[in-house]
Amino acid sequence: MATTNLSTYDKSTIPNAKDLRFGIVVSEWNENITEGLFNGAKETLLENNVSKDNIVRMDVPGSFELIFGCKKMLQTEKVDAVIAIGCVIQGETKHFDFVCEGVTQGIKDLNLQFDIPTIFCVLTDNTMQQSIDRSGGKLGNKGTEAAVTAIKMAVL
Ligand SMILES: Nc1c(NC[C@H](O)[C@H](O)[C@H](O)CO)[nH]c(=O)[nH]c1=O
Ligand SMILES: CC(=O)[C@@H](O)COP(=O)(O)O
Repeated sequence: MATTNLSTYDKSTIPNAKDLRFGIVVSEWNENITEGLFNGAKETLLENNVSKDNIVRMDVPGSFELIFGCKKMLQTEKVDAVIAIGCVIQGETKHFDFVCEGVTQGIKDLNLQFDIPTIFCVLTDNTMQQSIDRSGGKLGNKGTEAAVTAIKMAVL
């Protein structure tokens, strides 16, 4: 069972993000979770000197729509990286498997098609509690981790 907070990081190891611009695409499904992930990502970008005006947000209905939303963000906004935020929670059927696989492959494809990185910040959890724990709870915030990753990839 995971017990450690995975979202602590050493600011001295993060490149200067002052002049960078980020797109964040947020799924509305499980919005109690995705808003927590968004807040973690936004706060981390701001903590690393990203201007508030250089954070562009777009909302989509569900995680599967993150693929199209991120493509539109990449095509229409001048950004240095995109963060895709979603939360998929297992239900009664195999739909969970297809949504998770589809989003994973779709975002992977965007990283092949565009020269701007798209960061995978999609929780794929068995329970709501697991999602709560990873979006600002006892196991940290995957949004924080995604923002750190976005800065590092934007300067690659
Ligand atoms: N069950 C969850 C979904 N399902 C909806 C899909 O993402 C998609 O919007 C639908 O299939 C229409 O294309 N989405 C999540 O983000 N999280 C879930 O738990
Ligand atoms: C993970 C989902 O897409 C969710 O809507 C599945 O629910 P269910 O398998 O119970 O239909």
